[in-house]
Amino acid sequence: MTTILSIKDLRKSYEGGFEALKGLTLDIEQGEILALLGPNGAGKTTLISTICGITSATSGNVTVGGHDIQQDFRAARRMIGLVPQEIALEPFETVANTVRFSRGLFGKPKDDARIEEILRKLSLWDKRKNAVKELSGGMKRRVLIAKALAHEPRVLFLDEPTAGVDVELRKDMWEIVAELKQQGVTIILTTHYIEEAEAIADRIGVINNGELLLVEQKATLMAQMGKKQIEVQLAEPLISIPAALKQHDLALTEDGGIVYTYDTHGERTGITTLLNDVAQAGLTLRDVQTRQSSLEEIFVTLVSGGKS
Ligand SMILES: Nc1ncnc2c1ncn2[C@@H]1O[C@H](COP(=O)(O)OP(=O)(O)OP(=O)(O)O)[C@@H](O)[C@H]1O
Repeated sequence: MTTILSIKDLRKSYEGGFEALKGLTLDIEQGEILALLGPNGAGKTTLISTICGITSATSGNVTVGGHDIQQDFRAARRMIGLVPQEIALEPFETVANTVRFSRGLFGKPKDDARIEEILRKLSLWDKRKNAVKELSGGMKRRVLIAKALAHEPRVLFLDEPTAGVDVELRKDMWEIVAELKQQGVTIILTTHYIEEAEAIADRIGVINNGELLLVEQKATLMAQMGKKQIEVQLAEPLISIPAALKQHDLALTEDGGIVYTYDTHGERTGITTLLNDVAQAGLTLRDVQTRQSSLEEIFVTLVSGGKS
C-alpha cells in the first residue's frame, strides 16, 4: 500500500494561544476513504484547513504525494480537492464557468470534455448555464464538489458534505464518493453522522480536543460492535463471582448481578451453559437483559473519556 498523505505531530495554536491540534499523527493510504468523527470544536476543520494551506501549522509536517505542504506547497495543493463546509460561490457566475475557472486556478489546461464529465456525474449538466444563485442549496453543494474535482485531485477532502442535505442527496453523495474511490481517489471526510461513517468509510478516526483518539478499520470496529452483553439480575445479590461460575468470562454489576460478554459472530454464545451453571449454583434469576455496543456508544465513550 502507498501512503498518499502523511501527517506527523501536527500542532496548531490559534492567536491567543488556543491549541486546536495537539500533535496529530496519521498516515492515509492511497484510495482509502477515511471518515473523521468528532464533536463540534474537535479540530476537524482546523486539520483540513492546515493540510490545504488555508491556515498554517504551528509545528509538525504534512506531505501529500511526497510533497511537503510548506516547502512544496503548490505541488502538494494541486493534488488536493477541498469541498468546504460553507457554501462560498460567486452567485452571478454560471455553473459551468464556476467549475472551469477552478480548473484554471490550479494551472490545468482547459478541458471541456473533462468539465462535462464532472457536471454530468454530479447531475449538473442541465444546470450548466444557470447562475449559481438560481440553484437550490443541495445543487450548490453539488457545484462545490464539481469545483473541487475540476483539477482532477488525487486526495479529496469533504468537510461535512451531507450536513443539512436531504436523504436523496446524501445517498447520491455516497455513490459519488464510492465512484471516486474506484478511480483511485483518496477521500477524507468529516461527519457528525455515525451512520455515514458506517456506510462509506474504510477507516474511521475519532478526533476530540485536537487529538486523534482512535483510528481503526471499520471492519474491526464492526467486530467490536458484534460484542453483546447479557446482564443477569439475581434474587440474592452476589458479593463475588462464585467458584462454580469462574470458567465464564463474568463481571459483577453494582447491584450484585453478573454481566457476561459474548461474541455474536462466534459459533456458540455460551449462554445456555452459563444459565445452566447459574441454576446449578443454586442462584435464582430475577431478570435477564441483553445489550449491544454500537459504534455510537464506542464514539461517545471515547469522546467523554477524552474530555475528563
Ligand atoms: N480562527 C480561529 N481562532 C481561534 N480559535 C479558533 C479559530 N478557528 C477555530 N477555532 C477553535 O478551534 C477549535 C476547533 O475548531 P474546528 O472548527 O477545527 O472544529 P471542528 O471539529 O471542525 O468543529 P465543527 O464540527 O463544529 O465544524 C474550536 O474550539 C474553535 O473554537
